[in-house]
Amino acid sequence: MNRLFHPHLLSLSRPQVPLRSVFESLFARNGRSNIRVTEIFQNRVGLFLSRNSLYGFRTFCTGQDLTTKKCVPCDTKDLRPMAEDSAKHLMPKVVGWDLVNENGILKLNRSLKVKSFTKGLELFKLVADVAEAEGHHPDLHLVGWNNVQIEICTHAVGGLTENDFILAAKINRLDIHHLLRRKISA
Ligand SMILES: C[C@H](O)[C@H](O)[C@H]1CNC2=NC(N)=NC(=O)C2=N1
Repeated sequence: MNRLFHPHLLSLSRPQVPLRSVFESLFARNGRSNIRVTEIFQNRVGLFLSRNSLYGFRTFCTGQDLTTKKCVPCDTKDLRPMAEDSAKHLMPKVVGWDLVNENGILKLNRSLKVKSFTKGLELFKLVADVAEAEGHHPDLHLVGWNNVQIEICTHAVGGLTENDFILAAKINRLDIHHLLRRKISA
């Protein structure tokens, strides 16, 4: 089995053989081909194995967990806005965020109700620290004293790139429960 999982076979960045055929032949033989190839992301293949997969483990590999990734500079050559379908495929990785289309520009949006105006500013600071570390920044709104709205898109390309999902995933990791009026929906 190790032979089949030799790293070079699974090198998502330089597949030596079509990954789909490797996995399907691997699982199909057992009549339980339960792989759904989700989408090609920049030469990476997103694969899901359902919970009851052959080996009792659940693997989700679409390139990488977003919180382990780093935003790229937005003036990177060839950075393009992603299509709505690609954005929709990534939405499960940023729970609590909404995909919105504002005059043709796709954005990620999250609304939070904070305990007070000053707690809203504390939240801004926590988000700002993540943004500065990533070199990628959200639009922050604090309206009606306790309504925080966080909007993310890549301004340089007028749409969504993987940077925006990385930033949203890292914002989701912040411990902000003490600032909110009610529990964040899971
Ligand atoms: C070079 C550097 O990546 C740019 O100045 C960054 C700064 N932060 C940014 N943040 C967002 N959301 N979009 C951008 O295009 C952007 N550009």
